[in-house]
Amino acid sequence: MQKATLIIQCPDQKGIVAVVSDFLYKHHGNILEIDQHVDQELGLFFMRACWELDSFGLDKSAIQEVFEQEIGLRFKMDFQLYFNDRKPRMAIFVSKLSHCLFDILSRYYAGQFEVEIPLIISNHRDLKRVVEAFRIPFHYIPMDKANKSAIEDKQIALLEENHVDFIVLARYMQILSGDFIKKYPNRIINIHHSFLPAFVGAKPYHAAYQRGVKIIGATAHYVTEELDAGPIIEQDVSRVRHHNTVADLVQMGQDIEKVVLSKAIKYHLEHKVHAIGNKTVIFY
Ligand SMILES: Nc1nc2c(c(=O)[nH]1)N[C@@H](CN(C=O)c1ccc(C(=O)N[C@@H](CCC(=O)O)C(=O)O)cc1)CN2
Repeated sequence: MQKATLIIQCPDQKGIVAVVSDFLYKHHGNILEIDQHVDQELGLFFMRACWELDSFGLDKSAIQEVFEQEIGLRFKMDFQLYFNDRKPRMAIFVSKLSHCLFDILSRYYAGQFEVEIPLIISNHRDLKRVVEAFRIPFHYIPMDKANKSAIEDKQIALLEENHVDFIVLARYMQILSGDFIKKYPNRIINIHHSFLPAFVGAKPYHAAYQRGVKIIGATAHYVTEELDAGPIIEQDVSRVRHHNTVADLVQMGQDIEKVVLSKAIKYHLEHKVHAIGNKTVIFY
């Protein structure tokens, strides 16, 4: 079934839900999903609407302009339209750890993600065979801190050549520059192995063990220049017992990371995540 998804952000006022649903009804659209949220502090309105295209009265190519003229301009809307006949293109960055990569690839192989994976980039060779077993191009680009911008230029060139829409850092252990991130704003998803904002940075499980925590967790967030400080998309936790070792925490944590990251990817793929400043609205 051909579907369209409309994402709206605009100043809040009465009547928006009515005019949008009337627009879809007037043009014979059958609404499949619709959700909205008002951020009262910011006075902002958010909506996600998904409808069947098959019997819709407007041609796909005309919807943007007609909606803009009939509603968008009047309500000062920022809006985006997406159609499910084009799968988003996701690049994955990895280093040495394989658990998140395996989880993503197994879900991809099982058809859980409506996505294309044109390439996987790594600063280590360790996961080359895993990636190539899934018949996905693997690009080994070792990090050279003295030439970080040149390395990132190579990565960006590959991403642009492959028309990548968004990037997943699946335990990629290199800090991205602000210039890199500016090219993919709120389109780089990282899995951090702690329940942020606790234990940012490297080795959070070791820090958690030393702190004697009773809960550990994982956080999927959009990447910003400040490390592990971007808009949170999904989190989960697990209880820690007094007899758990660091190795136990790492194993328990990795199981949480996989589920949290896969949920974040799915929400992003379905256009359910809306970043507002450093927070998110998620239309589950
Ligand atoms: N600009 C950003 N880049 C990255 C983020 C981010 O939030 N903003 N998240 C990290 C992932 N990460 C924790 O989740 C993380 C990765 C790497 C490091 C780190 O200290 N790396 C060292 C090198 C380590 C190595 O070579 O093994 C470094 O870059 O100097 C901390 C946290 C991904 N990137």
